[in-house]
Amino acid sequence: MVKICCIGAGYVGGPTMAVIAMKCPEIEVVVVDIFEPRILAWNSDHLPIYEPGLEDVVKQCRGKNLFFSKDVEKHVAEADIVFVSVNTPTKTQGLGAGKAADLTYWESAARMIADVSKSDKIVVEKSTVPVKTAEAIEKILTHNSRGINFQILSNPEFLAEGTAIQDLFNPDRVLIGGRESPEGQKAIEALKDVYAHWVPVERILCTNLWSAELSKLAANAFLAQRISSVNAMSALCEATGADVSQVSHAIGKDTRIGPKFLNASVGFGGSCFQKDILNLVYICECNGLPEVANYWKQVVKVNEYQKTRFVNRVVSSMFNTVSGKKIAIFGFAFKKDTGDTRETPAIGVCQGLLGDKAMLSIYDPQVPQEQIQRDLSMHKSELDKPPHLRAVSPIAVEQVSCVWDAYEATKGAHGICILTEWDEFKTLDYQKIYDDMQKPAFVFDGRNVVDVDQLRQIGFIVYSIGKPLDAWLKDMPAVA
Ligand SMILES: NC(=O)C1=CN([C@@H]2O[C@H](COP(=O)(O)OP(=O)(O)OC[C@H]3O[C@@H](n4cnc5c(N)ncnc54)[C@H](O)[C@@H]3O)[C@@H](O)[C@H]2O)C=CC1
Ligand SMILES: O=C(O)[C@H]1O[C@H](OP(=O)(O)OP(=O)(O)OC[C@H]2O[C@@H](n3ccc(=O)[nH]c3=O)[C@H](O)[C@@H]2O)[C@H](O)[C@@H](O)[C@@H]1O
Repeated sequence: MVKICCIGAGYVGGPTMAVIAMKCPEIEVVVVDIFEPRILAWNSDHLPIYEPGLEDVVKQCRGKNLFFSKDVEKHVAEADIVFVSVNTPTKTQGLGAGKAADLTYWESAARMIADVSKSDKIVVEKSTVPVKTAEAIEKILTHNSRGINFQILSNPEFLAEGTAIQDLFNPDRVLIGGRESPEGQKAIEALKDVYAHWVPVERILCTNLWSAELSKLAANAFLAQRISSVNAMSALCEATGADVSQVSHAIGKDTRIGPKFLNASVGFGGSCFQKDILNLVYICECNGLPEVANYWKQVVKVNEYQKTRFVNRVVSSMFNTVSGKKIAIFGFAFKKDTGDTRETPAIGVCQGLLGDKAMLSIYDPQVPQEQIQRDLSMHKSELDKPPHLRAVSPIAVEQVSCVWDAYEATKGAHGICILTEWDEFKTLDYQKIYDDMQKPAFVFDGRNVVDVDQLRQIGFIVYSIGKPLDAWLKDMPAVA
């Protein structure tokens, strides 16, 4: 029986391995992690991450050919294929701080693999890593190998949170990079055999190591660039009276452009887009390509601009101050159908409003109060660390309350900011909400989810990203 071990039971390791176990009943899959509470949660009825469809897959296989364990070394030693799916955040200190990927967790995993291995192994980079990481990993493994043969493959993951299970069931492509040597090609074939259980072979792309590593960074950079492009257009739409949804629809009809990923927003979030672009920027700089680096840096800058622009719209619309005013925040997760808040634009927007002394009442259907308080009070360098490595605990932000109901959040509020596109925000009883709010009542829709005309008829003053401006806002400067 082929044995797979995956180091890192996070948003990628957990769902990816659960799907491999489900699709390959004859393979034993063990997911290991040094963070014990996460393993306990994977073995419980309350999985550590919210992802539609995940629970069903885990329940089908757990205890049969899918296991979650904190016994990292034992399962690595026994495995034929070791996936490494540990976190690779942006470095916060030292060389490349603020841009380069922090490979501390990766390196320690690689050293441990070398230490405990007693048989040949295929080591698979699942984490997103800088180009040429495989070379460094190879050096660590071979220098400590005691004659054991390690083959390194790059097999980046393209799933998106909120749709992880459907992305894994039906991927656009699976990418496997390996050495061009016969041993490298044999390793590629072995991993290809795993995916071929359910992925059509023409969708399994095999490349050299560096193409696979770079393709992952390039894919995320292209996706994020589309969002920054449409967000840049949204500012121009507001200035000219064009409607960004109509512009997106019109350009998306061009088959060369395509309709997906053209929704203007308060900014992109998530653990990867910013980190991976900064990583790409750093690699370009290190390779003497400052023009290329600056090109990609601009994608992140526009994203920051979009969040600041949104906060400025809120404050300038509300008589240039939100001090002491209750503002309801609808949604805190970085996108719908996930409880993940890493790099969510909500953090920047809430901090901007708190900086102007607003009182925030936050409602998100999936994000618990402790997580919101932690995100708003902790420094980013602490947040990037796994929970067990954090040096400080969060101190509650007094101006913030978290509620479990959108109606509760809006009682007595002056304004509403919609920061995540949860479906339920489309169908709320906005008349009831309006009746319970201070007047004038404002809605700032950072995700274009509400029916602007309907809300204006009720009496709301509405700002919706990239849409023709309310008469109220027309004379206000875009940047206060
Ligand atoms: N979150 C996402 O949607 C996607 C993430 N990725 C990439 O996948 C990688 C993992 O991301 P996530 O799963 O989101 O991270 P995560 O932070 O949810 O999970 C990583 C896990 O690795 C564990 N870990 C760290 N060092 C370890 C060690 N030495 N031994 C055992 N466990 C260890 C941590 O405790 C943590 O539970 C990152 O490189 C990310 O860029 C790629 C595609 C999608
Ligand atoms: O490497 C990763 O981590 C993953 O990053 C993204 O996935 P994810 O961040 O989970 O979610 P997306 O659906 O890409 O959304 C990212 C952010 O962009 C925003 N977005 C997305 C699409 C859009 O049109 N407009 C927009 O503002 C979302 O609201 C969200 O904040 C990629 O889509 C995945 O392919 C990739 O594997």
